[in-house]
Amino acid sequence: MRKSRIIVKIGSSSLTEKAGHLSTSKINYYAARISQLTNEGHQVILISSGAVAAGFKLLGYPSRPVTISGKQAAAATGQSLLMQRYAEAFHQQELTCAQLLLTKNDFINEEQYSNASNTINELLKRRIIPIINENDSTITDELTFGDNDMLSALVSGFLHADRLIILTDIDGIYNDNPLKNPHAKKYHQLNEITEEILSHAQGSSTKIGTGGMASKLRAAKTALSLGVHVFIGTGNDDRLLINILEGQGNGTYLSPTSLKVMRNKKQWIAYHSKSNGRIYIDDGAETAMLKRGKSLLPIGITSVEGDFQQEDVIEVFNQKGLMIGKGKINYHAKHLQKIISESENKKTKRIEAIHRDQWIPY
Ligand SMILES: Nc1ncnc2c1ncn2[C@@H]1O[C@H](COP(=O)(O)OP(=O)(O)O)[C@@H](O)[C@H]1O
Ligand SMILES: N[C@@H](CCC(=O)OP(=O)(O)O)C(=O)O
Repeated sequence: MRKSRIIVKIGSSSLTEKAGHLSTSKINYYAARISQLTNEGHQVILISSGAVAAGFKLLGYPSRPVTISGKQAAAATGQSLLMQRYAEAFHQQELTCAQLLLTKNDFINEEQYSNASNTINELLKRRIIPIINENDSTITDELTFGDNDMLSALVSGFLHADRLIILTDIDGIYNDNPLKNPHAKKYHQLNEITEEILSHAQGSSTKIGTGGMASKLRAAKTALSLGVHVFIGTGNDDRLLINILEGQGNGTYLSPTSLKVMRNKKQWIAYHSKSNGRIYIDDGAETAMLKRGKSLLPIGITSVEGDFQQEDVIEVFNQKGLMIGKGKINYHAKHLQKIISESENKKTKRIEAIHRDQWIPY
């Protein structure tokens, strides 16, 4: 079997007992499955939920808390316990694991984003299993991933993973929630996630999971757009992950239409950066950028909006008012205005406002 880089995401529903408490035997089970892949030479990164599940009982809550402060306190208590369980489980397999707690802010800041990917690559080089969770205890409502599905897709993108395996309590994607509709049909293989499929995916049916199939499908769509193969499903036998890699998994396989890898710098612009301004371009510049892969020259810019700085990411609009992409601008707003007003002159004609390597069409 070809050696590959695999992201395994395990949801709370797969790590807990019926009452919602963390299950040590399930942690041991998954650690052993991951070790099998590592021993075969694959690189595995684990995205694990379960902090709230591990912590709420210790805080005296009878069941999983629903308030933000309750969940954040439970996660603060549970995360260290969760890691302790994983460390013991991997130790039994003669492996070491490491913890990374990420937030959306780590993705928005380009340097932190790049550091996260460098750290994980270094761990993998040393045969350590990186275990990632969202840093639940400090995040705000606007900046939370909420569940780990999208986080796992974004990590699979910046690590250029071959495959993302999302393990959950259901054996795949259905055309309706099978827990509510017994006639729902399962998709075994999908090459695209259409609006229709998305409209049939609902939230979680349990009080343990967050987001349900709807959030898994949004995450899968992102991973597919980054050229990553995705599997969503379940299982409890000894060959769980090996079966999934061999195409025998109990779930739905999703294949990307293109395996083209997007460089991390471009991924950052496309998926994480915040825009600080807008520019409008004429039809000629639009054709040059979208059809001929050219950089943007100031002569094609018709107007500038916002007080952006050099190297900020800005949105690019066409004459119809449609956003056609995002890119890093080479000049601050006032300087760019000046260059545009002089763009008929020979010196400024060739200056690039956005380089094609710093540009992402939408
Ligand atoms: N169309 C669908 N196909 C499959 N499952 C669905 C669908 N719509 C909603 N679900 C629900 O999504 C749940 C899995 O998501 P979730 O509870 O968030 O799990 P996890 O904790 O693993 O992230 C399933 O138990 C199922 O009830
Ligand atoms: N970060 C949270 C995960 C939230 C959650 O329940 O996510 P999931 O089970 O993946 O839908 C935790 O560790 O409890």
